[in-house]
Amino acid sequence: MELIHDVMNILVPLVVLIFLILFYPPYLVYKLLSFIKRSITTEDVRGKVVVITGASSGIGEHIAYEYAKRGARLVLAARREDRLLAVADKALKLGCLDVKVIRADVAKVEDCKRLIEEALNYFGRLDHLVNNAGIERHSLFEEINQIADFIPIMDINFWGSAYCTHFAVPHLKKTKGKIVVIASTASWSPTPGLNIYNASKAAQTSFFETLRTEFGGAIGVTIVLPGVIESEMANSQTLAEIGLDILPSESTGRCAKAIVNSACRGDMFLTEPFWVGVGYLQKVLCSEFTEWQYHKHFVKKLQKHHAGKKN
Ligand SMILES: NC(=O)c1ccc[n+]([C@@H]2O[C@H](COP(=O)([O-])OP(=O)(O)OC[C@H]3O[C@@H](n4cnc5c(N)ncnc54)[C@H](O)[C@@H]3O)[C@@H](O)[C@H]2O)c1
Repeated sequence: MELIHDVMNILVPLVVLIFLILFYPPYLVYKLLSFIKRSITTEDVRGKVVVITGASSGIGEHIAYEYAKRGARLVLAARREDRLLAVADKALKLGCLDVKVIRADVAKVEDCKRLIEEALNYFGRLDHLVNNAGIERHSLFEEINQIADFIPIMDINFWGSAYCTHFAVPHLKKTKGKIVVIASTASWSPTPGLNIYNASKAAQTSFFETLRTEFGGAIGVTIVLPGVIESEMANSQTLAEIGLDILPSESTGRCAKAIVNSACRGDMFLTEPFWVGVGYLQKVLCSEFTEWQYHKHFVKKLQKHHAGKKN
């Protein structure tokens, strides 16, 4: 039984590879034509209402500026109201038609409900929901002292986006709107130390893929899987601590521009070629090699970092 399983594990990817070589070129042509069509018919978001969670810094803040430049009306949500007001100010200068700031903690169902209600009361419609709010903590699982410290990761990253989406869906259906989800390549990269964060992003990705299937086009869903983006979450110190400073990174501004372009085009996914390669190695070609490399590069570094913190 085990032997059959092992043989199948080698045979199935081989058959898939042969299938890809034969049939992927025509599929790529179809993808290219559909990309050109979507680029020509890209959505004009002027005057449209966009709710962005986690808009007080990083990727969310720059997504707000990108929608502002296109003349959208914005609802900016996060916990730090003073920071949101500064973002709102800059957004207005960049061309945003109107902006509402709402203080909300997406880990709380009642805050997510109030966020969507207040956006609707103020603007009367909803066109895009950008689920961006997120947090990250890193520690090897064995070295987590207080598991409670890690619970908010799932509450904010996964449940926060599910709650906001739940309250927004009836209104997005009316406008044939869009949901944009800032997930992560973490959902397919088993980077040591990011255990619960990776799981929260995998949950988010799987959840929104399923919703897209359920909606069948009634609401567009763009799932964004960024690699390493320079922000408060991924500043140089944090990246060095977990060993991610060796990887290619991108600025929040360029990342946000690509995200809004992608959302307006109605893409299903947006990610980076480097990470697609890493994901393909991990999930399809040779998980043994990638997991060995991840272990070799990251685990000792994290153990050293953890020991340093204790001393
Ligand atoms: N920076 C990266 O390398 C990277 C890579 C892949 C995915 N992401 C994802 O991008 C998103 C944005 O992260 P970022 O890099 O801009 O980091 P960031 O820390 O600058 O931004 C996170 C935002 O979420 C907000 N937030 C956190 N907890 C919240 C809560 N409970 N309620 C409401 N708002 C809350 C913060 O206030 C902030 O505005 C996150 O979901 C993150 O997982 C980041």
